[in-house]
Amino acid sequence: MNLSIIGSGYVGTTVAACFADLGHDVVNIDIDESVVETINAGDAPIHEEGLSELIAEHAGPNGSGRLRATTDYAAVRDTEVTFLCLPTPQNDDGSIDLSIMEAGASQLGETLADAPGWHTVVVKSTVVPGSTADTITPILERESGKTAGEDFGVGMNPEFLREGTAVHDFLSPDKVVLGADDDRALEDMRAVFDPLVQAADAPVVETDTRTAEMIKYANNGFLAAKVSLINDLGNICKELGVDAYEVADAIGLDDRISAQFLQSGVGWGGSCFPKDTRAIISAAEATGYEPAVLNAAVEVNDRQPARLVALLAEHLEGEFEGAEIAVLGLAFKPGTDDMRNSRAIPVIDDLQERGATVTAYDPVAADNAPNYVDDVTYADSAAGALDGADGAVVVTDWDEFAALDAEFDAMATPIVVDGRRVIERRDGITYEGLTW
Ligand SMILES: NC(=O)C1=CN([C@@H]2O[C@H](COP(=O)(O)OP(=O)(O)OC[C@H]3O[C@@H](n4cnc5c(N)ncnc54)[C@H](O)[C@@H]3O)[C@@H](O)[C@H]2O)C=CC1
Ligand SMILES: O=C(O)[C@H]1O[C@H](OP(=O)(O)OP(=O)(O)OC[C@H]2O[C@@H](n3ccc(=O)[nH]c3=O)[C@H](O)[C@@H]2O)[C@H](O)[C@@H](O)[C@@H]1O
Repeated sequence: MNLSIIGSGYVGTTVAACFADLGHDVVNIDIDESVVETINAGDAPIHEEGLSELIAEHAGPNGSGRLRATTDYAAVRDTEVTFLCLPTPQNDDGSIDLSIMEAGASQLGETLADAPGWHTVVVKSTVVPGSTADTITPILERESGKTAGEDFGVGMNPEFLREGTAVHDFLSPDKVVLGADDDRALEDMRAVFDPLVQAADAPVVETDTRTAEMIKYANNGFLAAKVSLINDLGNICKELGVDAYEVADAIGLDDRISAQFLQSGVGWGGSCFPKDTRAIISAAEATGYEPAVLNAAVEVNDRQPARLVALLAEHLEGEFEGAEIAVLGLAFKPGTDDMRNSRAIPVIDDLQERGATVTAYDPVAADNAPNYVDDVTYADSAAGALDGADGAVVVTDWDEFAALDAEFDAMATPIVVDGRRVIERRDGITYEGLTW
């Protein structure tokens, strides 16, 4: 099929390249010319394992020709289905900011005014229940002068990929959710996803757009709350002298709980869990309902960075003034340079407020870090950050930190507070785990 994908970020680029690989003809539309040029040169505009190979195979001078990019929305008219993969950030009060979606829908609607025949528009961005039917569809109707369900179809297809494993996650989904408010849109979505569903043998959930939107928030809310619950239990373990990881290993054997997302520590960050939990809390509160568990999940998450620094404070006897502290890890999780809502940010802020100077090391996120934290010295290696430090905190579970050993000997005072359970306890260091 001929597909257009509007927005070529983490989701849009991955989805476009994967659909091209599954046999569709795909055009990526983005307002950022550098993104468009990069794709058309056969390169990936973002760092994701396996993505540059897929783009080289299908875009650029040596590609199959099944993937190209443009800044021109007119390309939509040569396609049958359009996916909206635009950002859905949050307002200051935590509620969803739909302005970028509205701008994209408006341009798309104008383009559809002159499009021949039927076209299906699919919202792939994460949007609160009702956004597709109550906000996006009316804009498409107004700008195109056409009627949804008669002249064009509207669907909602939430995305569950994770950063760092985006290509793998998209091509091997646990489920495909197809939300549609008319039969023809649903048929188009089935046809688009058929090659993926066949190849991955993935279960398909067919529903309406409102439910599809809620499934996405329920998925992220559940996972965020699961991590916060294991962190809450982990904090109790720490206070009572129990190892939370031993406990998690045991409860994870219960199929009803499962072993995934039971790693306790300094908490969740990234571009989605924090924004999506707040957006659905805000949507719930707007109805008059107080989502007590999700609010608690956010509260526990907000506490973990301060608990990490407090543990270090105990060992330094509160003497942070003039202390040099090594921060190992800056990215919100390993495998990415993304620092959005990384737990490193509140940890570093807290250390600096208490008077410490911070030297940080991250294998890939250091270039990005100055956008999020100030007055930090960046080391080229973990050894460089630890050299002469009065204490160290571990914020991101990069594999390479597990191999650290003699590097701790170069610390002025070898105190290590681990927020991710990556460092081996060893003789010669004072080791403190956040939940063990
Ligand atoms: N990043 C992730 O891992 C996941 C994100 N999502 C959701 O997917 C949506 C998109 O997120 P990301 O891909 O991370 O965003 P992103 O910020 O990485 O990329 C968005 C792209 O849209 C482009 N853009 C902005 N306005 C535009 C316009 N009017 N027309 C055309 N292009 C425009 C930007 O230049 C950028 O390249 C969000 O709703 C997010 O919550 C869902 C699952 C996973
Ligand atoms: O909506 C989204 O954008 C995506 O959000 C998350 O994906 P992502 O944010 O890329 O990363 P995760 O691997 O889920 O990790 C999120 C945070 O939770 C933390 N985490 C995760 C698991 C765990 O056991 N413990 C833990 O602290 C990670 O360190 C990280 O900070 C979801 O896992 C995806 O399904 C979803 O599509």
